[in-house]
Amino acid sequence: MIAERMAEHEAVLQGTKALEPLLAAAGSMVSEALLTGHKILFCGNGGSAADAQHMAAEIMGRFQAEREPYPALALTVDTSVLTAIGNDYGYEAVFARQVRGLGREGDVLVGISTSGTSRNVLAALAVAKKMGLKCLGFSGAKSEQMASFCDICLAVPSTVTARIQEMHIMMGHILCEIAETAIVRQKK
Ligand SMILES: O=C(CO)[C@@H](O)[C@H](O)[C@H](O)[C@H](O)COP(=O)(O)O
Ligand SMILES: [Zn+2]
Repeated sequence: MIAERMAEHEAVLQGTKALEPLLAAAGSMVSEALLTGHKILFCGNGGSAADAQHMAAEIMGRFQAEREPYPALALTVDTSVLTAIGNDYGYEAVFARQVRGLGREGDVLVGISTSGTSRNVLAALAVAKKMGLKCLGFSGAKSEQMASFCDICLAVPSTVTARIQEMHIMMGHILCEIAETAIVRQKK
C-alpha cells in the first residue's frame, strides 16, 4: 500500500506540473497585494484549515529569508469567533462573515477545498468577489463551482483528498517563496 500511495503521489505531481503558469500568476497576485499594502486571508476546513494556517504563518513570520512581517491571517483560528458565527448564523457563514468584517478591496482571499464544494469556503469566495477582493482557489479536479468565484483556481487533477492536499501544500510553499522573493527584491 505504501508504494502504491507514493506512486499515486508521483502521478498527481506529474499532472500538477500543468498548473505552473497559473501558480506563477497566483504568485504575482499575492506579491502585488502585499507590496501595495494589502493583506492575504486564508480559509479551509480540516486539513485545509491547517494549510490555511501554515501559509499565513509563512507570510506573517518568514518563509526562508530575513525580512519584515507582512499581513496574513487564517480565518480558522479564533474559536470564539467561529463558534459565535457558527451558532448564530450557521456554519456556512463562519468564513464569509469574517471576510465581510476584515476584507478590504485589493486584499486576496485564498479559499482551499479539495472537494471544491465546501459551502463555507464557497460563501466566503462569493462575498469576497462582491467586495472587490482578489480570489484565489486551491481545489481538486471538481473545481467548477469554486472557479466561478475565483480570479485564479489551482485545480489539482485528482479526486483523492489526501493527494490533493499534498499538492496544495507544495504549491502553497512555492507561492510563499514567490511572494518573499518579490518582497526582498523590492527592499534592496
Ligand atoms: O485532512 C483531511 C483528509 O485528508 C480532512 O480533515 C479533510 O480536510 C476534511 O474532511 C474536510 O472537511 C474536507 O473539506 P474539503 O477539502 O472538501 O473542502
Ligand atoms: Zn489530510
